[in-house]
Amino acid sequence: MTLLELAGVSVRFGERAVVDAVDLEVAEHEVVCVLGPSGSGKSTLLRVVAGLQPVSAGRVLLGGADQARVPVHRRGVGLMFQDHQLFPHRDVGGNVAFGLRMRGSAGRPGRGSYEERVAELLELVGLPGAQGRPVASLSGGEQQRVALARALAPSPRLLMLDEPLGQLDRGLRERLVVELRELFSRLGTTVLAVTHDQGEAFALADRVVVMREGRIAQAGTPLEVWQRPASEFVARFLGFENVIPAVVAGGAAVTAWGEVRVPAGSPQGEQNLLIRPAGVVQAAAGLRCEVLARTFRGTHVALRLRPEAGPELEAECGLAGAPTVGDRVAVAFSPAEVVVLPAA
Ligand SMILES: Nc1ncnc2c1ncn2[C@@H]1O[C@H](COP(=O)(O)OP(=O)(O)OP(=O)(O)O)[C@@H](O)[C@H]1O
Repeated sequence: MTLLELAGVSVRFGERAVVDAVDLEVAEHEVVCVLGPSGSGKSTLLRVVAGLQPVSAGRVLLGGADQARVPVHRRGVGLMFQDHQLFPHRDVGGNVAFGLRMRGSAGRPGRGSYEERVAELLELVGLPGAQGRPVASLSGGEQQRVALARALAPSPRLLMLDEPLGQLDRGLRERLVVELRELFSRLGTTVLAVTHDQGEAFALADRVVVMREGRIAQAGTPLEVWQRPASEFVARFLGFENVIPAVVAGGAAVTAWGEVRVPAGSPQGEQNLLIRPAGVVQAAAGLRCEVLARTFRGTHVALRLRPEAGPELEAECGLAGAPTVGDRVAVAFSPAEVVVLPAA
């Protein structure tokens, strides 16, 4: 069932549409991550759903009900921002209990059940027994967990996260993202998150929505978006650099890198071609390249190649037999890793 529906939502500041006719649905229990470069309108979209930002056009529906006249505190949505905004003068328990009080007057529990619920929430986020700790004594990751417990406290029907792990170092982010995913699936939480970090979005989301200048550039499962970026913009945003103009005819494309076989059914004519790095493979014969750089990535080696013709190429290969900087190699392209991107 659809929990959240945005229909033709626009937000204009002066002449400029920062959110431009966005349609988006989030199903109950679904985790959706909005992804996009800085300034693409992600936070504004969240603020619209929360009721913190009026729309210039369009409708926001929660559980089928138009939210136009529903104030922030009656929408039943939880918000967690990147600078987690904990109250420094309250202890951990006080911060989480604040989230409970935010539930509004209806069904307000007595003091005893507050304490029980706070304990339960801290257990949930992996900080059991931390009620009495001063906020200032917590690490960044711990503060993030407290902010999450506070946001979850009123059992919001929709939890919204704005760059939830933005401030933390990479290792901690990767761990927390796995924990969040497990927690949300266990609780059945419906989540709308925004991030500019594609790794985070792909790890967390059932569905990702890529934004560009206030519009949705692509929406789909992480796998769909990864395998079939809908445009050069999305491909480059995902970090793919082997994008080149091409003329596609039948099962092959003519490019500056030579002729490249493309998957059956690819669009024909003048297009852009994406070749994922895994599809640039060493071969006995093919495009001759010099190895410019070689980076060890744990599971594989990333190579930057200068071909005899065309722009530089990114390639990936196994650890065994990886060439070194200055080596000359020949590469061929595997069609399974080639995507014809619709020309802009
Ligand atoms: N109240 C405002 N008045 C005028 N312009 C605004 C206002 N709020 C946001 N903007 C502009 O709208 C654009 C989108 O902002 P928004 O914060 O939604 O982007 P974002 O994708 O979340 O970016 P970031 O990843 O940097 O947070 C930006 O160019 C911003 O400067």
